Amino acid sequence: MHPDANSPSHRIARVAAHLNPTRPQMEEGAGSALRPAACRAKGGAPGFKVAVLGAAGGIGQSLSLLMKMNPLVSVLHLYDVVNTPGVTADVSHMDTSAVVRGFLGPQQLEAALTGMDLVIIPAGLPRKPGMTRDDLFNKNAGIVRALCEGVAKSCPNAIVNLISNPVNSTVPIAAEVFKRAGTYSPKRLLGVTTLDVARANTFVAEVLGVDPKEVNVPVVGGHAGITILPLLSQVSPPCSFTPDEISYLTTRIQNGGTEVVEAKAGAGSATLSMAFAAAKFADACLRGMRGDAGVVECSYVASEVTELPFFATKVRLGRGGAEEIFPLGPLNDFERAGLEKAKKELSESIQKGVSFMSK
Ligand SMILES: NC(=O)c1ccc[n+]([C@@H]2O[C@H](COP(=O)([O-])OP(=O)(O)OC[C@H]3O[C@@H](n4cnc5c(N)ncnc54)[C@H](O)[C@@H]3O)[C@@H](O)[C@H]2O)c1
Ligand SMILES: O=C(O)C[C@H](O)C(=O)O
Repeated sequence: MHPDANSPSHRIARVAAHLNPTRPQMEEGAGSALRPAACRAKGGAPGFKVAVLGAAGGIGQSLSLLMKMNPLVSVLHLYDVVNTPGVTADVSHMDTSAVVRGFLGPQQLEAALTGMDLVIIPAGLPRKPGMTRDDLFNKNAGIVRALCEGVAKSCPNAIVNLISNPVNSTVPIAAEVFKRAGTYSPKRLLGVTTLDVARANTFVAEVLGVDPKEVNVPVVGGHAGITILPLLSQVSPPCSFTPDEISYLTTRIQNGGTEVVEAKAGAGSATLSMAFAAAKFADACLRGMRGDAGVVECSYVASEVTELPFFATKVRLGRGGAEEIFPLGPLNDFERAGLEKAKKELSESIQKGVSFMSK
């Protein structure tokens, strides 16, 4: 740090630099007194550097708030193509340790991503009533490709949490981007399916009449309709359901996203529960990256659990991302039938993502 960095004039300059979050961000490490975030991040509590891409959106804003509250985060970069100055100014007033910086538009993507440990991507269009997630493909495929190209260039070793729909296709797109750039590590690319688990836990807890915190339902497959496969035979704590309960729960979990889209009646899809789920998953990733043992979550990842190249199952999160992918475990007849239907649709969605990248 510059010898005069703590003089009154430098202290004011340091604060002023924070008040203009759209000004081009400077690289860390060259010792300027006008690099408040870098100085504080280095001098403050150790932590991870996290970027949210799509930070001004419905998910992005709440997620940014929740990541600012996470004590494992030392630096939080908020990137979007609109409105990041306002979101950044707002979130940066929270008196938690993470230093917040805003980045606006493609010319600032590189600065937003440089040095990041974890990149969370909720950028892209949400559904309206009557649409499937696949209907978002044409808009969101290109957005995900461009953002992942940025990751490959500026933080190739970062772990990526991909939220943008259709997740069943956007994760294969991201994998192709990273393969082309020569930076692909399957362990570091994680499709976020945590909301399916949150819904499953909530709806099962309602049926059982217990606290959702006590319930853990594995949800495997993918993140759209029949590809969302709750394994109700493997609920923890062990319990049993009537055929009617199984039918009700499976349908409700698979249609949870549509339930919200219809209730919002054109104003978008799940944002608050999704931000909660994304923050929970990101926290699990950060704990794994820190070296905590036994961090296990469901995620849609490159996988050999089935014949498909991508599949969601429980994974153990470690320093390098998805360190271990768990098998499906014993399935009952109903789940086996569901798995076959899920695989057929998933296979097409994966192929669609791969084909997009070969055009
Ligand atoms: N994985 C899941 O479980 C899950 C759950 C809910 C929503 N989603 C998906 O998340 C995405 C975002 O949903 P939302 O409700 O926050 O939508 P939103 O429209 O409220 O926000 C999306 C944000 O992305 C930004 N954006 C668009 N193009 C961008 C680009 N090239 N770079 C950076 N940012 C860009 C927009 O400006 C906007 O701020 C949708 O695709 C939605 O379907 C996924
Ligand atoms: O349903 C959607 O379109 C958003 C998201 O995938 C969800 O599950 O809520």
